[in-house]
Amino acid sequence: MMQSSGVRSKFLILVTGMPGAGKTVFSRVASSMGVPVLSMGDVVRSYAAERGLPMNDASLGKISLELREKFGRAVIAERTFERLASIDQGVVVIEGLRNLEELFYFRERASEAYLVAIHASQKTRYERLRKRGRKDDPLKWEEFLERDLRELSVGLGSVIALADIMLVNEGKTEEEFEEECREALQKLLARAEGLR
Ligand SMILES: Nc1ncnc2c1ncn2[C@@H]1O[C@H](COP(=O)(O)OP(=O)(O)OP(=O)(O)O)[C@@H](O)[C@H]1O
Repeated sequence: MMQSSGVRSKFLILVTGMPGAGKTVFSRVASSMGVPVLSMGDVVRSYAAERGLPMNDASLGKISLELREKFGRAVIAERTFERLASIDQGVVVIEGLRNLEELFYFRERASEAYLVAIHASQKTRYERLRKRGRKDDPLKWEEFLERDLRELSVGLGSVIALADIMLVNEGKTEEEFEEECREALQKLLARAEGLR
């Protein structure tokens, strides 16, 4: 695997998609292939934890909005980027981009950046999140719609529109989707290898 200590020489695989689309599945596959993963959601979660703030969906959403208003729209990308310094590998997955400023932030600082968008229909995503039942997952359809609209209003749709690679996670089992993630990652790793 490509090794590199400088944060500016990283080959970044950026992952975006609406809530419940399958970003975590993609990240899990990347981890299993030895590719380190940084989650932008974790940056928000650890910010909330440090301040003893509640970790539910509404609270985390509010915290991200406040952080962006206070420190600029790329703030979560900046804080994620700081964490890159502790990673030796040259190829890193960064999961959870939400707006164009974050995309441009990473693109300007990486030697190479590929944006992967994961798509699934609204109904499918809702059913999956209900089954997942994470602490910050919406249980009611109205809550889910509200979260979708909030994500779109901060600019998520624009990031998805600029994806280099689109993976559709619909009408297939999780195992089938995992296989597609693996294939996409293998191609990206081969590209990174070729650039060395
Ligand atoms: N093809 C699939 N078939 C069945 N279940 C799936 C499939 N893909 C993902 N899931 C399940 O759907 C749920 C949502 O997927 P995942 O956690 O990857 O979404 P996400 O994009 O990371 O969501 P969020 O932005 O809310 O973190 C998970 O419980 C996952 O196991």
